Amino acid sequence: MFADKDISKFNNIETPFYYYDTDLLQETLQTCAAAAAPYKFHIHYALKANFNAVLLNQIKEIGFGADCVSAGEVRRAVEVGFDNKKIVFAGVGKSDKEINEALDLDIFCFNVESIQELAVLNELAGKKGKIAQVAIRINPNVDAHTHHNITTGLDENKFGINSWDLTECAETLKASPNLKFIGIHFHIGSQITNLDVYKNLCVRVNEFAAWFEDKGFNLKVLNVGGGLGIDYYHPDHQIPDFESYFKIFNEFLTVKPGQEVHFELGRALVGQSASLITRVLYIKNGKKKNFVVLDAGMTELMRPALYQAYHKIENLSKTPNSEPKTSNLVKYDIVGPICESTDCFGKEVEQPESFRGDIFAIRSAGAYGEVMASKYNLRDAIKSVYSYEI
Ligand SMILES: Cc1ncc(COP(=O)(O)O)c(C=O)c1O
Ligand SMILES: N[C@@H](CCCC[NH3+])C(=O)O
Repeated sequence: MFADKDISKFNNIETPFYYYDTDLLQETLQTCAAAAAPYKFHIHYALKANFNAVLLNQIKEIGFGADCVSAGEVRRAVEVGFDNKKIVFAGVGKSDKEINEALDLDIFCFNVESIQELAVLNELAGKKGKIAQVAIRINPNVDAHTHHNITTGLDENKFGINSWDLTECAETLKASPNLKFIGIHFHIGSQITNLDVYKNLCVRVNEFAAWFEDKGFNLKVLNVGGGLGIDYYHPDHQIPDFESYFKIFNEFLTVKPGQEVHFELGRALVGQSASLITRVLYIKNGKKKNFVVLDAGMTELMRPALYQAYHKIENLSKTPNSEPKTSNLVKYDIVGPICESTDCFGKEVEQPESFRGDIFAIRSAGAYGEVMASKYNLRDAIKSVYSYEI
């Protein structure tokens, strides 16, 4: 992404900022769409990964739908121009106000996460004289083999309806005149890199689908969620292996005629297309440690502090296109300015000797980066810069 480009273009821009490579995003979207097309799979982009309107516009144009987790995200999707009939609303804690707003917008489907939510949705839809389409999010108890904080499909997780509650769930559905049950929904976790996990998911989806069909329900939608991971260690490899991913579902999922398979991808679509660009404020050489203090911190990119997540860090002022001040390699703790000891992007990271004013890129920051920024320490809001602007 950067190796072949002149990074002097960043020199006159006030840091920190998110730099979005919209060409790379376009290539990623096209690759994904082409890989899904032979199977007629439907993709809904998970806005939670990044709700930046510029990116959303590109995603809408490619023809994907929107997977939203709040009324704010539903509103954003509508504002950007996603077809309401391609918007799904998930989430374990939808408020009445949010449900009402989504009902008014006649979205495609509510992914419902509890029996009580079914009852509330039935009541609220009834008050409006509407029939709400619903898919049931089932917790399949499948281990996603990812970081425990971003695993969502195990019995101990709060998400979805557990298998032992499905009989009651089916009875509730039959007794809910204002709901139209259209399918089943799963999402077992995020940043999944072991694709075999999805084979296990398919086995469970087939079992649950058969269970509902046995009870006389007709399933139009099998929604298998998202979770496909990206390679944080090699951000230059850039585009995830969508072909292998979709192939697994084609092979292992039982799809009946007339049924649609839906995916909710977030990170895999946008993750590699942004870097957090930041400048070195200070170098502190201690007895035990050397610190690079950047002008971006956990308030701009929270993932390392929250999950000890790895992001590749590059001193762009030392790339082949720039004048090297020195070629010495030094181990640094690369930290931000926030008053928290966890405000650290990487420990003992080997970098060329760095100086005040050097520009750093923290790579693979397009997903769960800008959207998870916080106001802590009353920092200025982070800005976005797009590749087509500079
Ligand atoms: C219900 C649901 N769908 C889709 C996603 C998108 O996940 P990812 O960004 O890992 O593809 C998430 C987040 O993990 C989610 O909770
Ligand atoms: N925020 C997480 C992913 C959570 C996905 C939402 N269910 C991350 O940064 O990796």
